Amino acid sequence: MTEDAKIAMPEARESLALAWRTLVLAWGAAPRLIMLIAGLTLVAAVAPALAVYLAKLMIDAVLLAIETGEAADRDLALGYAAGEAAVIGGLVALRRITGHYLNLLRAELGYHIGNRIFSKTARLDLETLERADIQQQITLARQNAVARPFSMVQRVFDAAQNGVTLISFAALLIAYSPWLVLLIFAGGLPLFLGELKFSGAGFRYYTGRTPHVRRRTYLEGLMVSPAAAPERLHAGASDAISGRQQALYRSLHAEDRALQGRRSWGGAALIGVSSLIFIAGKLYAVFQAVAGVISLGQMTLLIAALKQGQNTVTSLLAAFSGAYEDVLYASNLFSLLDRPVSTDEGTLTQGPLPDDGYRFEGVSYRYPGALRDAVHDLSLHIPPGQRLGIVGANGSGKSTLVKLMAGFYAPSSGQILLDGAPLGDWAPEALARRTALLFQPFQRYAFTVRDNVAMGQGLRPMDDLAVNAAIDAGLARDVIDELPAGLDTELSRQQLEGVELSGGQWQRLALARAMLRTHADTLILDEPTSALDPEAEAALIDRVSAAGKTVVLISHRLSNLRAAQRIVVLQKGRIAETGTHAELMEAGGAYASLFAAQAGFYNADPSAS
Ligand SMILES: Nc1ncnc2c1ncn2[C@@H]1O[C@H](COP(=O)(O)OP(=O)(O)OP(=O)(O)O)[C@@H](O)[C@H]1O
Repeated sequence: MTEDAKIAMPEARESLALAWRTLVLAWGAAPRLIMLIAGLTLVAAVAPALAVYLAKLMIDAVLLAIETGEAADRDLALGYAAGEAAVIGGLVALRRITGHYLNLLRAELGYHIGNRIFSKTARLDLETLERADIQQQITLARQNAVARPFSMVQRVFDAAQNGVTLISFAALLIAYSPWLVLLIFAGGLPLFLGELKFSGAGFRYYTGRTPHVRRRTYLEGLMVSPAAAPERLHAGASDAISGRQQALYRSLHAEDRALQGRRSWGGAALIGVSSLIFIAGKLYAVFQAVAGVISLGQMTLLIAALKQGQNTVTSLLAAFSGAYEDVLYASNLFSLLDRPVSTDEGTLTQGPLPDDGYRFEGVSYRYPGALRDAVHDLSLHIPPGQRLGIVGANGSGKSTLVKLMAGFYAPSSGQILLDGAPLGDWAPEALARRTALLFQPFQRYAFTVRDNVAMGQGLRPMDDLAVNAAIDAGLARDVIDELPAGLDTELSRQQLEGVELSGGQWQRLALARAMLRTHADTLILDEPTSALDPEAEAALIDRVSAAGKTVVLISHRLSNLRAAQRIVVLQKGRIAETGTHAELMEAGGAYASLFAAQAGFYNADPSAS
């Protein structure tokens, strides 16, 4: 059902298309900067040939001045010398200035692409976002958002600059000796072919090791993350974890070294071949000068043009051959940016049967790539105002059921209706407006207390009255009263000045967040008391009972379900039993034995153990 987001090396034509798209993207980010850099690049491209030509003119003028002893000839030679020096000096300055604008472009591009990535991920549905391959795609896109596209753009500029330089050298040489032009290419080719060969190996290595690099990053995270520290320290696992990390590092490093070694030795040998070709050309130029066929100035021109021309060919070709990682990145980036987002959203803001509530009709749902349904053939009616309790073992599908109900996933088969209309026909905002949700696990935002609560309404500006009411409803008043700046206290140790809360205090804030949604007629609470103390737990259940709303409450603690008018017992994604507490006890099934086990725990005679 889902198309895999793995990274594959694009074909040559596709690579060009990707390079072009990256350029278009860069153009969108900073058109004026690009134009400026293009202009500077063009000037820099013709400067080397101009300098070589001025050097030739200068040498010939020096020889002439020596021969004639005329002041005018001497001045001409001086003029050419000054001209050449000015061109070379100008070129150095130009490179500096271009470097400055390239840095600006780099920053602009990173910002622009980062925004594109986030505006895309913001529109991805939960099912897509939860996929491991999509997560990998997003991570790769984010990690390299600054470096890779910029590198690709820079390569294009480099290639254009080298191309123009090469043409200008070829134009200089062709008048003297067309086959020297061929030597330029012949001299650059061995290095290029070598690059190409090693780039292929580099690419295979790069893609092959991605999972190992991810694993290494994960292990490094375990070594530094405060969340992972207590278990790691207590279990004395630091050495074992860093041992695994180092073993991975060593094996990656060994491969790296081997590849680099082959690249360097191979490169050195190929440079030898290029040098031989250059020497042949140089000997030819000297031979021609000694024979009086060309002037000393022309000889200098030929040698300089040959050398610089060869270097230019190598750089030009290297700009293409070294682009594999950039192309790989671009392919990943564009496949993320091109990922379709669902546009066939519903428009309903109310259903045809306003008093019907939620109906599950033969609903099954299977997570992408899973081997079995997380919920299977579920049929259930939750009329408005009913308080429904859901129990079941770990992995029985409770959280999946409520996520389906909130419209996060579309059923794989069957349908869920709200007030007589399928959830898919509802406008997403209208559907979301109907529910207040406490998620499991809930988030701990490194925001102020006010924003932690306001997240319940999408961080919209809220007056303190509403925030305080939600805090009271979420049983978080005691938490806030102890904080140094009340609602404005920055929370979480993730921030330098942030105040850290306990697990239960965070859960109370999460409850307050849900309670801010006073417009919601349905409260969905997934393990709302998992971190609460018994007093808060009892208070919450009383509040929920008195809320006068539809309530769906998931809890492993069956005592919490005393508020429920009806209880559903899930087993392996199916409804095993349903009824009131009394009915289920009477039936003597799974619920009754679970209840007996929990009650037995409290009733047990302490002297017996
Ligand atoms: N995001 C996900 N991607 C793939 N599979 C998932 C995902 N979330 C849950 N599952 C699988 O779906 C099944 C039901 O999970 P669910 O979270 O609904 O169980 P639960 O009853 O809420 O469990 P618990 O009591 O542990 O919270 C499990 O087998 C789980 O492995």
